Amino acid sequence: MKTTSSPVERIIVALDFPDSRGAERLLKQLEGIPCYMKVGMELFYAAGPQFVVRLKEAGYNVFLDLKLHDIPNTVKGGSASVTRLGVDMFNVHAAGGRAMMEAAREGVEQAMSGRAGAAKPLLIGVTQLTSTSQPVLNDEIGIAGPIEEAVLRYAAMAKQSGLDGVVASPLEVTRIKERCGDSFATVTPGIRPAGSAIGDQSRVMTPQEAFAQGTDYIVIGRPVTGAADPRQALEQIVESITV
Ligand SMILES: O=c1ccn([C@@H]2O[C@H](COP(=O)(O)O)[C@@H](O)[C@H]2O)c(=O)[nH]1
Repeated sequence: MKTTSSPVERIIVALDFPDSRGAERLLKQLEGIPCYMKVGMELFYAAGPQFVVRLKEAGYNVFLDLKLHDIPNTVKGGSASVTRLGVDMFNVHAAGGRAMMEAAREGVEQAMSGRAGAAKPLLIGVTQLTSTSQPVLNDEIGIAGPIEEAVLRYAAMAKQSGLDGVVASPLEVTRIKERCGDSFATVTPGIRPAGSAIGDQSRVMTPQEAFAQGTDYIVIGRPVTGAADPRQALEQIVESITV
């Protein structure tokens, strides 16, 4: 992906809070840092689309991480609504299949036809969640073979369906770029600075390693939001990156 953004603009901070007050507190602590902001289901279900609008009005790039996954017609409508909100990036589950992802694309195009001059959001497919380990994939979910192969299959399907990129772990970035091309965006959670708790993530890398693999965006939540000094934690991550 040809990105002219500086490293800090390629860091997506996950605003995983139960209400807008927690998110507002973090925004204040990170004031002036031009990172991307991610709104996921926890904050969206509590604070609603207004919070997305609030972030856009404050000048942030916004990734709306709702992982749409439903029948094609419903995902088309959902994608159109999300596009009209003015987000910069949103996602659907690649496991929903080609028809569903193509419908998401149609929803974006439909909404864009009424938004002259607006930038089109990046439409991203979720491959295998970064919390999924090899044994869980094989023994619980019931998908055979190496996790990387499953991720690559989803990525190829997302590309064929007209999506702009995928969510995957940084461990799979090189192979995704080989298979889908450099302009196919990779958005990688599962980011853990050295020494920080892994928690429920399985497939992890440090911020520096993830960018060295060629990822376009890293997503980071608790190592920043749960730090005693979130601003210092984020600044240390930015300093650690030599892209
Ligand atoms: O495969 C995925 C897809 C999305 N996420 C989201 O990213 C952040 C990660 O937060 P951390 O606190 O840094 O673990 C979170 O909002 C997830 O919903 C993901 O982790 N993996």
